[in-house]
Amino acid sequence: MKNCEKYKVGYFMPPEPSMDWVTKDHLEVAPQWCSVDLRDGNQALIVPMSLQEKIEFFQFLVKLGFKEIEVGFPAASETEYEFLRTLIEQDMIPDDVTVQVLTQSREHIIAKTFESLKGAKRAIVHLYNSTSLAQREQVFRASREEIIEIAVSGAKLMNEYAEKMPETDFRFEYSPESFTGTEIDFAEEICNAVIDVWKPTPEKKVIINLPATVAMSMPHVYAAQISYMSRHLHHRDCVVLSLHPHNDRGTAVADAELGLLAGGDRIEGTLFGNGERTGNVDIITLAMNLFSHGVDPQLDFSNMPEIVKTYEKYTDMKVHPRQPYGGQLVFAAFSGSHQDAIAKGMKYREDRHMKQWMVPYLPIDPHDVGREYDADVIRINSQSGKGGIAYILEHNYGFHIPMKMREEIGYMIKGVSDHSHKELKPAEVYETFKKEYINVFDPIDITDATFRKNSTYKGDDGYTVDIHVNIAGTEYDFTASGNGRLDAVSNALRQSELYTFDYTFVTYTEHALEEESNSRAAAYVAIADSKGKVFWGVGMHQDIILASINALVSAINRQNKYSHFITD
Ligand SMILES: CC(=O)SCCNC(=O)CCNC(=O)[C@H](O)C(C)(C)COP(=O)(O)OP(=O)(O)OC[C@H]1O[C@@H](n2cnc3c(N)ncnc32)[C@H](O)[C@@H]1OP(=O)(O)O
Ligand SMILES: CC(C)C(=O)C(=O)O
Repeated sequence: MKNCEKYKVGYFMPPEPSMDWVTKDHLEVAPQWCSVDLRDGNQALIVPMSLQEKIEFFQFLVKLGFKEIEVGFPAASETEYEFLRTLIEQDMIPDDVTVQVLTQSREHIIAKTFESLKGAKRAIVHLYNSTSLAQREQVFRASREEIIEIAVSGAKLMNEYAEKMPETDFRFEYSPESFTGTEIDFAEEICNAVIDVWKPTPEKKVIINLPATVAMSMPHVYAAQISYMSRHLHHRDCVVLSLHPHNDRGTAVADAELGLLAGGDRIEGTLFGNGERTGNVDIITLAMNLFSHGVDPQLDFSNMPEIVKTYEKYTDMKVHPRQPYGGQLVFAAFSGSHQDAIAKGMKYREDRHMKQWMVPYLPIDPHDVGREYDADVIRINSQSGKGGIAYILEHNYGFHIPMKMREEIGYMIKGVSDHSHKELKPAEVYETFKKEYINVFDPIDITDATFRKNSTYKGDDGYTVDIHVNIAGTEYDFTASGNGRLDAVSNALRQSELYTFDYTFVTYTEHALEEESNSRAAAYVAIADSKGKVFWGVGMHQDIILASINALVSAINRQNKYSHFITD
């Protein structure tokens, strides 16, 4: 690409970076979560939420289990201010939830921020100022000392304002905004200067939030920066180390996960990663990643379809179909080999009553996030295979398709999808299967069959049958014997002098269908012509005997469909 030379790395690797955290293979506990949907997320919307929408979204976040929620930048607008006042005055903040507000380090903004919190039982006041080399040089045109002075003066003002409001339990947070573009020694110096002003204790910790305001590096670099800060902050036991990744490089989740391994305690993020530019870190993905490792995320994402619906309604954003855990297609398997493995994996698990989840291609059980196997997992198009199609017919309609029949059905169904260039829903799969195989009564239709047990015919299991049959519009009555019921029917049909039936039995199976079904039995018959070509038929009837006759007749009619030995 042209212009590559225009760019160079703009971040700062800590000196002698510690990478000892890479030896940890997973996170063992959930971090403290802080939703910044109503601040960082909202400030990135084309049309920010109205007061009423903010209230409803706040209640939604509470329902999901968030205990810390950044509700806005109260000094920014009337709506933000009024929103916070409404939450406080109408006592809408549950006792176990703390609201957080953001402020610049400017006195009138800090004053307005504290004013907006009057009457709150608890609150986190979040102070930020930019610290990166680029911001210092280009935006603030200030020296390191001057930038530290912005932070420290704001921190001092916060102490003063908080002292005047003893009825509120304040906690303080500081973000060296644009941390990822800040020299690590300077980040250390400015954070420690703020910590020294606030003088935290183990009982009253401060939050030091290290944002990847703009993600600039690979995730291990961010994690090395977090590790460095974690080891160099004053009073580390009195500090909650918070991470606030953005997704500019598509690595916000990786940044957060490695950052937590490297010493982070807390995550600020949003649902589905809504936020400026490419967004913030997606808390749903982070939480569900923990869940998939057997760690309780302490947030409730068990009704994902509802969460998607609510999120889309309030943000006017769309959840991408491939968005981890929440996207419409993230559990869908269209391709044959995936479907086959999933269907076998599900059966393996069911047969063994397995407690632990370990199904190929499905990192978690879709049921755990409110998704359905039938509608969401195995979906049929031209890439599908016999395993998936058999799964649909079994799980939705109760057919245990014989192994040897599956391939033929698979090609037939996917052919329909291929030619129509569309996905086939389970009902369409069933209709296609039914039309081709089940109770095919043209041109042969046996309308009556009465059996007599014929103990003299080739041993005790012989039968004689009287059948009334319609063949290509003409009615016949035939009687014949056989060593089984199907054999007797077959021999009866062969009494027709007009037509030559060229087939032998290959296989027969039957099973009861589900209780709620009107047709209680399904039977599968395969016959082969003298060239060895196999034809399957499926019979359904409340009477298992008649189901088997229907299967035989369907197989013969299908043979005729392809070789035309019966003509009108
Ligand atoms: C990465 C982030 O998301 S940080 C959060 C960003 N979010 C927002 O900005 C949304 C809400 N913000 C606003 O509504 C407005 O910016 C307000 C109300 C806070 C302030 O409004 P205004 O004063 O009119 O405008 P503005 O933000 O452009 O002010 C810029 C001035 O503040 C200074 N400034 C910017 N950030 C800070 C800070 N954190 N601390 C101290 N001063 C700051 C700038 O250097 C600039 O100074 P100058 O006037 O001397 O040049
Ligand atoms: C205010 C800070 C934390 C922020 O939103 C960012 O840096 O992205």
